[in-house]
Amino acid sequence: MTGDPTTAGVVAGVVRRTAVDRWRIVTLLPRAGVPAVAAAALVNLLLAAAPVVFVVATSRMIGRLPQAVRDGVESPAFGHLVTAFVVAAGALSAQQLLAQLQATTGLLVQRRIDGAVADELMAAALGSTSTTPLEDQALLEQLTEASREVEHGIQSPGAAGAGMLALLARYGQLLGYAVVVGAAFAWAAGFGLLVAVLAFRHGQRGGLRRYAAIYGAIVARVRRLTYFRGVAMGRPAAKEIRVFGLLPWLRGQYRQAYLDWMRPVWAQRRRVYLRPYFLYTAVGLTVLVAVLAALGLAGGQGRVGLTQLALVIQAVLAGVQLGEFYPEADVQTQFGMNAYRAVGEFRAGMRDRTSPGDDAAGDGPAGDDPASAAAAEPAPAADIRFEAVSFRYPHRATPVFTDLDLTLPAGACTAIVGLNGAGKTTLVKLLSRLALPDAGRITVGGRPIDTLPTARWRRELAVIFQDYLRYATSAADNIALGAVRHADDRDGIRAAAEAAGILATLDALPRGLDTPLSGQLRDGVDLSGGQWQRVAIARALFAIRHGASVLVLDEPTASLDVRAEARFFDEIIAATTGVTTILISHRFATVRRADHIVVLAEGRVVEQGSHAELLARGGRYARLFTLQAERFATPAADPPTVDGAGADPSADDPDGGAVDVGSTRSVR
Ligand SMILES: Nc1ncnc2c1ncn2[C@@H]1O[C@H](COP(=O)(O)OP(=O)(O)OP(=O)(O)O)[C@@H](O)[C@H]1O
Repeated sequence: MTGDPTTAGVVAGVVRRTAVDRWRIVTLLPRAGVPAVAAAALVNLLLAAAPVVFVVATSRMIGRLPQAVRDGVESPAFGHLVTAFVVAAGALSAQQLLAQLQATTGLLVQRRIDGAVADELMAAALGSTSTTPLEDQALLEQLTEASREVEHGIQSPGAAGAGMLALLARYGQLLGYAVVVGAAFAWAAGFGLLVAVLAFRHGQRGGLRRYAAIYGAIVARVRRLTYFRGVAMGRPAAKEIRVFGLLPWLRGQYRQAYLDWMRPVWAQRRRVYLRPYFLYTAVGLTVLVAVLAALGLAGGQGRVGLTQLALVIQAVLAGVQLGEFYPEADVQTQFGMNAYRAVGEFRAGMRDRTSPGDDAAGDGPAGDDPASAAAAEPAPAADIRFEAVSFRYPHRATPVFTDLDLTLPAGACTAIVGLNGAGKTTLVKLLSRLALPDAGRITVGGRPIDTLPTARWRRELAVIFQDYLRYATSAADNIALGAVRHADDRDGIRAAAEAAGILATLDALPRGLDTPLSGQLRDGVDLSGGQWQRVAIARALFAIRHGASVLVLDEPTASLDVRAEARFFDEIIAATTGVTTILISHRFATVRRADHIVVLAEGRVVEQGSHAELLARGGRYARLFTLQAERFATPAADPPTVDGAGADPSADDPDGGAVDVGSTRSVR
């Protein structure tokens, strides 16, 4: 059982917490470079001294004034008065100049720190080989918190660093005033001033600290808010919002998200800000009144002269103003520090969730040096095997795969078929090491892929996911990103575009292949869904041209027109002879021409074989095929037969004759 903490214990706790927080920011400063930090620190120290010098000089002016007036302009007293005036004016001007320098050097420090932290964050986010850690909610929240502040640079770790240096000016001034009061009047009074101002400050800063703690606890709600704002104002949803009349709904959702976010803060505002503020203000005021009363008493008894009186009153009044909120430092140090803490937690979280075999650098145990890479070279066109592979997504109760055994024959085209959610895309993630098996292994030519350097293995893969990226850059870049190290292979880019059937379209754009593919960019144009799909396919073909030996296409014909779908095999797959190809599709006109077809269900392979074999078996594949074929068949058409003749899923295809039903012909 713990008793009430003693006052000393509470103070020690507060001091410790503050010191830890401040230290964390101090450790960030070297990232801005020693000269920049030293310059900023010097500017802030001078800024601390200038107002104190001003107070001392003006007090001397006041003290010398009566005698200077008495002795006249030629007197030494008048000379002292002028000297004090010049010093005061100099200090005032220096203060103005230093304030500008403080902002400039602070910005330099801030930008450099934020740049370094952004690098750190990006390295952590992209550092894991698999993407599964990023599917963890808690980790995503930390990433949101950290990246938001680093991106916007207002309450960023860099701003915290600059704010910390700015505190040198503020607390330097306070110390200066306390010393002035101590030296000119009484050390107890100087100490009293220090304590009173620090009590005010603690009230202010403590409130902000508590506010930040509440804010941190509800950061997930900010994501929801940002999401609705993005949907309402972004381009992708603009069509649906208008067509479905979603504006009132969106406004309601946004308002609700805003209230959900702010209500806990409002509810705590009084407790967080007001009460402690009054308490510390009362303490501060008591001490101040005591100091001023003692000064008045001493003045009344003639124990202090005019200069001293002016000095102490000015120092106390200027010192008291330092008990305020510091706009150049407080929010920055508090929230910037929280953002940096989130960066640290995110990095640690990524480390924890990265399994030992998950070589973060992407180069695996063997590294990326030519010798070890050569030793690790997978046999070209080797069979790929999934051996008793089990996998479950984090926070999902049921596994996607349990003891999955599957062979993807070398140099052949294997189609993967299954209902929605059967695990087709997950299979590709496992193959690409974006997700790591919980049990079992995946081998290429008998060698487990996790013993190969990941980056090396991925160079063997040309994968176009269902949700492939549409890069807002030139058409040529969109293709070249399949093998970025060969981005200058202009002929290769054109050949890939040609094979994907998109070259003529791209050549016809205002700047040909150099046209930016985005309606949001100057001189840019957007493409249709099917044209984008062909560009993505061209990207995969470009990767194949530059050495990838495994082609993976997830729903490559989903956006293609009937004619293009029918020609898909002849035009695209034919261009990849000898490449191990994995084709995921719900469209049987595409699937049935594959050399080998695998049906996934309940986390395993339930059927496999050629189109004709599977139809002959009359199982799940045959039922799915028939179901789709019936939708295309005219009433007069025959139902599909065992040998595949009869109803054809692409029977209404103007080029339907190009599809040889039931054929397991080689496309190469
Ligand atoms: N990131 C994820 N986190 C948690 N569960 C996921 C994630 N991605 C997929 N799943 C789940 O894993 C299962 C397999 O999904 P997957 O996307 O591999 O299916 P699919 O066969 O490709 O489906 P579709 O035909 O609809 O594209 C589904 O139950 C899905 O809900």
